[in-house]
Amino acid sequence: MYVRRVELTDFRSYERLAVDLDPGVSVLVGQNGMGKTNLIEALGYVATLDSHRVATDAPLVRAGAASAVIRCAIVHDGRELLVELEVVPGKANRARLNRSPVRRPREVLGALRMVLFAPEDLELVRGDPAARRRYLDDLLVARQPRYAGVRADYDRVIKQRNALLRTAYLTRKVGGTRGQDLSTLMVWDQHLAHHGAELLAGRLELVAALGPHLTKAYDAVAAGRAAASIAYTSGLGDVLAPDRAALEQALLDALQERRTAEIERGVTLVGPHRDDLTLSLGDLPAKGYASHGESWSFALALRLAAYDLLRSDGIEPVLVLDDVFAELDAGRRDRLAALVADAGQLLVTCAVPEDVPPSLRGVRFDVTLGSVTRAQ
Ligand SMILES: Nc1ncnc2c1ncn2[C@@H]1O[C@H](COP(=O)(O)OP(=O)(O)OP(=O)(O)O)[C@@H](O)[C@H]1O
Repeated sequence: MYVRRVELTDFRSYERLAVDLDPGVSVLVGQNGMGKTNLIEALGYVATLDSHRVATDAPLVRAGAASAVIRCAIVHDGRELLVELEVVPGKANRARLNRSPVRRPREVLGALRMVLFAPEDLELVRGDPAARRRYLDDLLVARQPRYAGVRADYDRVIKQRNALLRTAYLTRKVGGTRGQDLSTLMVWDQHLAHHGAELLAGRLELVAALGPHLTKAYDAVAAGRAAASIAYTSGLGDVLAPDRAALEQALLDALQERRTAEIERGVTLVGPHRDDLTLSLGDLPAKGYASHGESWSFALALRLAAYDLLRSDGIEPVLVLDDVFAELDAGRRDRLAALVADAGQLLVTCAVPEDVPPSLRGVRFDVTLGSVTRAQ
């Protein structure tokens, strides 16, 4: 799979942009703030319908414009697919596939499989569980796009259930009865357990498949003394076989158990939206113990493991390394270059071209404010 062409209208700093890309290595070179990451972010948005930098869509639209459009031609197995997304802040995105509108934007997921490593990924190691859950769910969707629907159904249930709990909490506060609210809550328990078990089973399978790739990737990048490993941490405790029926029952039992606490706090306290991925180096958790360099290598290894796993599934995703090489010492640069040299399409961004190892100096693009030009 590779991106053959990207066109942007009013996306971030680009008023209008059209860039043709080739398979193999492309290096986007530009000084700080010139728009390298903006271009990468647009591709990431096509792959995940989300930005890796911001939680809302407004910053994606060029200042002063009403909406942004990303058009992306992707070649997969010799066939070309055209994905078009219109990002309208505060409204649902509009999406077209091969020029025909699709009912839901998430129908374009899977058209572009991409693994992006960016400086923000340090959050995977040092940040809150939400970053790690997103990492897992994005990979789940990249492997099996139907999980986008599972995730959306689950999120909807949590929203509705939290609204009900909040009402029960407020009613209780003013001394009212809670019987009415609780009967509806039980219906939402069933929905939560149903969709939650499906999501949980998917994540558990994913973590089991990903583990060996992660250990291998960390070892290759860091040549570390300690082995890197991952484990899924669930509020359900150790019920961690990806058996949907058993997980559904475990979720129902856990909801029953925390009923009082949930009403007291007015929020759903159990389910995959509260889970985490525990990252370890040897016997120690990476969070709080790993050095800056180790954390950086761990985050990179998580992305490389995702890339490796997708490839072992028979999917050759586009690999993007945004501003990575400047952070690495010479040994790590060369090891990373050797690991990714055979990527089907690799996009590398840098401010200083000498930071990129010679084996990765493919086609060069110069990025200056508002334009991207192929170097002659
Ligand atoms: N919505 C927007 N409208 C207009 N300009 C924007 C918008 N969002 C970001 N920019 C501009 O885009 C530029 C940042 O681009 P980008 O993050 O791609 O830089 P970069 O080339 O990756 O730089 P660095 O090497 O520092 O990471 C900034 O100048 C910023 O002001």
